[in-house]
Amino acid sequence: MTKPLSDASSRVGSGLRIGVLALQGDFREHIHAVEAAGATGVGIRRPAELDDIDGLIIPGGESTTIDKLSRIFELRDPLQKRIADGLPVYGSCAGMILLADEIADPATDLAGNPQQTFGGLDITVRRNAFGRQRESFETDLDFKGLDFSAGESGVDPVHAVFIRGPWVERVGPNVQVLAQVDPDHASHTATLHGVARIVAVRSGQLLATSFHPEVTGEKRVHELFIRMIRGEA
Ligand SMILES: NC(=O)CC[C@H](N)C(=O)O
Repeated sequence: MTKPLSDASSRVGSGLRIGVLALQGDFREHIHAVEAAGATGVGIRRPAELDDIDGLIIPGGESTTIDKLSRIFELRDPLQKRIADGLPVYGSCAGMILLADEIADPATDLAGNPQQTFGGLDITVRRNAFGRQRESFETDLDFKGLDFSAGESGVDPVHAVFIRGPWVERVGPNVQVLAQVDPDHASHTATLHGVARIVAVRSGQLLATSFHPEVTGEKRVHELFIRMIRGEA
């Protein structure tokens, strides 16, 4: 007899320690989401805490602030080294921006220096691309790579919440597009001008979404990340 899906998915993370960068932003929600998938969620604030984790999540928040704090907490260099060494990392929203190799419209500090990212993902992102806070929106997305969650009618769409999220304007040759906002179906079409926009990507062990699965109770994006860590996706 096959086990119900919910049983299988609730254990998928068991035995794994997943760090969540806990400098600013909605890291608590991500810790909750990884624990819901059966993994241990660990807030990361010190360089040494990066040593014994199986994967890392960079949460939503404010990418300029997380960048600044990562320097103050001396996390930036060890984090970049771990990413380069192949640590699986999932970035949502500000986390996507921080994983991107390039920002189309970086913020600048008072001295005119553009904000920096950790990098690793061969993409160009545009910040706040869908508009301001009051233009935050929700939509359903077809999301590739979630076949493990298929029921009789296939894979259910992912209900995605966008809060001043970025979109991806360029993907490198090794980057797989997992989801796009479709101008024909999105409830929010004003900023799309008829063009589908990329909002979820994967490259090797790096995963990024423009939206926030951790705030809707959507577990499958975290489960996909856990399967990537396990080498099962
Ligand atoms: N919800 C979010 O993470 C917003 C990201 C934010 N606009 C930034 O540029 O960092």
